[in-house]
Parts: sequence; structure tokens; C-alpha cells
Amino acid sequence: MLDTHGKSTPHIQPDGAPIAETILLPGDPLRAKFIAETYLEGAECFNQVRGMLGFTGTHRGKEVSVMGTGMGMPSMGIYSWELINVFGVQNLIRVGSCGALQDQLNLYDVVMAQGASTDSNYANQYQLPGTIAPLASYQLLERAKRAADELGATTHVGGVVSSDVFYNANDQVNQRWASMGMLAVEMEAAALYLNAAAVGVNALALFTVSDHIMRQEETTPEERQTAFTQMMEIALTLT
Ligand SMILES: O=P(O)(O)O[C@H]1O[C@H](CO)[C@@H](O)[C@H]1O
Ligand SMILES: O=c1cc[nH]c(=O)[nH]1
Repeated sequence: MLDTHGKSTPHIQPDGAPIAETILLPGDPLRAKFIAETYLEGAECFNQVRGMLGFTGTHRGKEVSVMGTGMGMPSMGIYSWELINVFGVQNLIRVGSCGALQDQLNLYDVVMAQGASTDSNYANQYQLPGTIAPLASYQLLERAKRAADELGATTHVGGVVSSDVFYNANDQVNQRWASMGMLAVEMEAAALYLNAAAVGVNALALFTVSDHIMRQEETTPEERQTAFTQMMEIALTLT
């Protein structure tokens, strides 16, 4: 468990409550609360700033935290940076929702982001002499895939798009990414992978398909908050 005594940031104020080395990161803070209430023993709340709830407890005897990250790369960028660089978190696993771009994906399937292409300029800060490919931790990805197979989850591993834009004025955008083989679109994985790569910690983004962009199918907000349990159970095997 990481000792947080004397540590706080403008966005995370644990007041000495512990944070685990491994953390699950849903966009929605109420999904974090659901995960804590459903899966964690002895869950203690370590953050309430801006309503971005964070909890630490144990799952099957292993220490784990869960915290919301909000929507979009600036928000994920802030929370994951602080968790890594101020609090010392080592394994960061996003548990998000995504919009499917390929025909073989169905609602509730699990997507594992091997890489996260993006329209964001988040990587500009690193002043690289080219274009970086934000990648998952292979170790976490391999373990997650094995756990998913054991659970019998329908899983798709590949590239996703992390977009800055949910309501895009250009209606061709998703088609273009789909034509390059991207499985799904979401809004945070690239920033998470880049923050992790910058200091050599481990990150993985898992998603449940909440809607199908090409077929105009969707789940309800309540289902997004609670019904993504296979993905949560896969993520919890990574503690
Ligand atoms: O359900 P979460 O984890 O928030 O993920 C997806 O849902 C939000 C958009 O509705 C974006 O944050 C996107 O990445
Ligand atoms: O970012 C997202 C997440 C779910 N569905 C979408 O269409 N976009």
C-alpha cells in the first residue's frame, strides 16, 4: 500500500488514506463507487475533491484502488499524472466505455486497447522527433486476455481511437479511423498510455462496448454505470 501521509494535489486529497499500487480507472466516478461497493472489502474513500470519488480496499486479499478520471484527455492527464508522479501508483487500468467501429463488435463485448491512436496534441509536450504510438503494457494486456478467456468473455484486442471530440462536426471521421482497422472510439486511453510511458509504469485500457457507432445501437446511462461487470472482473484479476 502506498503511504499518502503529507501528500496531496489540487485534485486528489487523501488525507492520509492509503492508495494501492494498482488502480482501476473508470471515467465515471459513480462507476468507481459501484466497483468499490460491489467488489472491494474494507473500502475506504480516499478522494472526494470535485466529486471524483476514489476508494481503496482489497479484492480476494489483494490491495486495489479505484477512482474516476472524468471525461477526455485533459482530465485523464491530470488524474493519472498525479497518481503516478505524486502518489507512486505503478499499475493503472482504465475500465471505460467505448463506441464500436467494426462490424464484428457487439454491445457489451470487451475491447482491450493494444494501442491508442489519437487526434489530441497531448504528446506534443514530449518534443519527440516524430509520432509516438501510445501502447499498453504488454504484460498487463497478456494477463487480461488470459483472464478474459477464462471468464468466457467475448474480447477484441487491437487499436482504439482516443478522441478529443464526442460530437464531431465531420461525419466522416469515424469511417476514416474504422478504415484503418481501429476497433472503437473513446476519449482517454492515449493520455493514460503516454503518462505511463513517460515514467515507465504500466497501463492498460479495457472497455465495454456501450454503443455501436455504425449500427446506431446503444446502452442506457444506468447500464454504463453498472452493467460492465465482465470488464471489471477482468481488471480485478490484475491486482
Ligand atoms: O465511460 P467512460 O469511462 O467515461 O468512457 C467513455 O465515455 C465518455 C463519453 O460518454 C468518455 O469518457 C469516453 O471515453
Ligand atoms: O467516447 C465514446 C465512448 C462511447 N461511445 C462513443 O461513441 N464515444
